[in-house]
Amino acid sequence: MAFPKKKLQGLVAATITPMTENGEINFSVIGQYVDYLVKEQGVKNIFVNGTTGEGLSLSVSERRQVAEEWVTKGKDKLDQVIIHVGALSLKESQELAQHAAEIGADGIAVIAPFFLKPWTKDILINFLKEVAAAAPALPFYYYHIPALTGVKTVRAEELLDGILDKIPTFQGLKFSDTDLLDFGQCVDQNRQQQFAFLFGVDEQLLSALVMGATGAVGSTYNYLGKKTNQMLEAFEQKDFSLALNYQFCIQRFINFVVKLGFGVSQTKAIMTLVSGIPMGPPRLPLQKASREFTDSAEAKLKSLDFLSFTDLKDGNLEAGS
Ligand SMILES: CC(=O)N[C@H](C=O)[C@@H](O)[C@H](O)[C@H](O)CO
Ligand SMILES: CC(=O)C(=O)O
Repeated sequence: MAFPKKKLQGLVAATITPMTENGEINFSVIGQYVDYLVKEQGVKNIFVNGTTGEGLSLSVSERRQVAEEWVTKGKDKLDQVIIHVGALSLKESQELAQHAAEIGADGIAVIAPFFLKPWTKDILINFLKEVAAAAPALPFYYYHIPALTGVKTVRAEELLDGILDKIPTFQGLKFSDTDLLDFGQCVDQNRQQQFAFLFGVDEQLLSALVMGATGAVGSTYNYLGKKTNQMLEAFEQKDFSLALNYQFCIQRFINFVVKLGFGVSQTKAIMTLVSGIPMGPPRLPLQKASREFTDSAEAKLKSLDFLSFTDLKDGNLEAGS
């Protein structure tokens, strides 16, 4: 297959893995979730089994089933479905990569292994290369998230240097860090390539767009996709003060929830509230968001006009209780 394939552009929602109150995966709402992203948020790309999807808390068999369900339900509706296949075990990662290819996913992404860690660029790239080779026809994305993997000694800029020699399917970077020097240099040093540079810190996306981001992957695009798309549109039109207004508006919400304690559990509660689709509780070691959190987040969403009373769907008042 010729590379690059169609370029991943715009917003990519990092999907939540819906669960039942018993802690099983709730496959039954994924079809609805796809429609919600496309119709209500204008988001047509997804990133499955990543941080937000609790991918590393799922069994390999669950990860395969979740990936398959998103690909099936997203068919003819979504532009691209990227599956995160990173794991501590190279074998598991390869199995998931191969599976992603078999089910017709549009790409795979991999984080650095985070228990026994690769300390140098060469070791990390050798690991990534072995995973990528298990799916030789699929675009490969490196998912840089040093705060969560603990692999902080390999800068993304360094990793990308000469990466096509090792990973011919390399097609982009998902950069979840606030180091805009590193991000900018990834863009600057690879201008001749057709790589996708996807930024992963939603509250700072505008700065990353200035630095050359070609798209973004994030948890908030599940429910702030429409607002963020307006920011992208303003940026595209070179109306930077309007774009900044949108970014500040998004920041006000994220800043508010960050102060209350914000993570995947809280994302599940907010998405339940905003979409009306039950996301359920997270899996241990995560703990369900508190009722107080959900009530405060709801009040904030309303005051920012991100949520009107009419948007509230039946039953979602129970979210996070
Ligand atoms: C650590 C983490 O989960 N990062 C997400 C994606 O990379 C982001 O989408 C954040 O949830 C978002 O920027 C809010 O801080
Ligand atoms: C935010 C993101 O990209 C993830 O959940 O993996």
